[in-house]
Amino acid sequence: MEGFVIEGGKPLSGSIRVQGAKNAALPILAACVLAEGIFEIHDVPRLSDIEAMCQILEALGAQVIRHQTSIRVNTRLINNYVIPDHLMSKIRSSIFLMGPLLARLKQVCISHPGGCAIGKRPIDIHLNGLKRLGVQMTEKEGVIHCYASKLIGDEIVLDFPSVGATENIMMAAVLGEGTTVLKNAAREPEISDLQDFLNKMGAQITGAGSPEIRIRGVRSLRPVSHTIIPDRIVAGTLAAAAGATGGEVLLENVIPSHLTSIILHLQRLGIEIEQGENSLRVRGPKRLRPIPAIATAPYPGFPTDMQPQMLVLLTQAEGISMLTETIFESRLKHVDELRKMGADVTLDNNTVWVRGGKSLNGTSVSATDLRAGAALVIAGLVAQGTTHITGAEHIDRGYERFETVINKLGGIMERKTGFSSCSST
Ligand SMILES: CC(=O)N[C@H]1[C@@H](OP(=O)(O)OP(=O)(O)OC[C@H]2O[C@@H](n3ccc(=O)[nH]c3=O)[C@H](O)[C@@H]2O)O[C@H](CO)[C@@H](O)[C@@H]1O
Ligand SMILES: C=C(OP(=O)(O)O)C(=O)O
Repeated sequence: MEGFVIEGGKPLSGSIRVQGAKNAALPILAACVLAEGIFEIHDVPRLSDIEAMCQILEALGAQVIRHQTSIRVNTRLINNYVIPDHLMSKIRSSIFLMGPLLARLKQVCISHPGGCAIGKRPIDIHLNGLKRLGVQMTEKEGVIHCYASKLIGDEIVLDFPSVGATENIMMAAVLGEGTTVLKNAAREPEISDLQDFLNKMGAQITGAGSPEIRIRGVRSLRPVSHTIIPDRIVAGTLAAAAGATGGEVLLENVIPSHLTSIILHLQRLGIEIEQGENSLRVRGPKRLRPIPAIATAPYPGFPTDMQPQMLVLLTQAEGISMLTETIFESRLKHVDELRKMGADVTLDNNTVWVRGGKSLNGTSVSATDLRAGAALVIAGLVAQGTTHITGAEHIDRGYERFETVINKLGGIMERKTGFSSCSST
């Protein structure tokens, strides 16, 4: 097993270019299935989730060649509509192949997708939306076979603005007949990036970024080149690390408007942030201020993917803060780990009460999911002494060579093999 060892107490400083967004790259790679030919996708982060998506594309018949952060996908020979179970269960984003395969091959066989253990994560909103487009489904021994002789546009009102369901339905409807109107759609920037990508291919989609997206079906799409937007959560994580350690960091390749809520909350803590056109300069204060109440919410609210990192900041802010997770049922497993490091945090259902201002101490902790892992890295950078974090594989899903980034900014973080799963107890 791989893990990380962090020596705390060093303020981060210097500049770093933020990687492309995992959550934009994953649906865009899936969307390549929609046209026959060669796509060039740039600024794709080197992450295990992206590798898994590439393996799925290959299993469907695509050729995938990676050169550094660019990926060339040749989709000409795609002819398989069955996503193997072992690949479905590797990542949550395997579900993104449903829409594109239905649009191209008129059928798809899936099983339940994998992903971080942060809640039940059902797929009913995806399935109900696709049914509205005329997709029929049968389920046998955990495998769902979906098929449609043609996809026909309709009005679809999502029960919840699910990011993945919004993207999946967009990708299915794009080659359908007539117009699909998607109401209560998710508004995340990654959805706008998908719209931009699909429109470059010849799609007719408007409204991404608002709660209503209109998709006018077209007969065919063509392959294109595209550069993925910067990762707003990685930028937020690094800003939090700089703020927590009292450092000063320049983050390049950032779209500040994608981080409005994150920036606002970091500023409430007392962290100084200067916004450039494509950059953020972050300066940590001597002392962080508590925030009485924060709750996660769909975009443009405070993102659930920044909740664990925010919790670490609150442990360092003298006074009482309260943080509520509203998107996922069990995304607070890092609370116990932070307590092991000396944080005064109490869990009440999905709300954490924080009595901040106590110093953290290095110890052995376990990353239970991707953002929990990122939070423990920040905690390790703040803590006195050495922190051992198991579960590097979770962190590698979303942060490209995290230790290299942290070391470049003056932190001390080393990847180690040979961790046993007991080292967190
Ligand atoms: C690859 C990607 O983009 N992942 C992001 C995406 O995940 P993902 O697309 O899976 O998240 P959703 O927006 O779909 O999920 C939000 C909530 O809706 C529920 N739900 C979702 C679909 C469904 O069919 N039924 C249902 O009940 C989920 O269990 C969850 O409680 O958005 C999340 C919420 O911002 C982020 O944390 C993830 O980083
Ligand atoms: C939960 C996340 O990702 P996924 O939806 O791919 O599991 C995340 O990026 O924090």
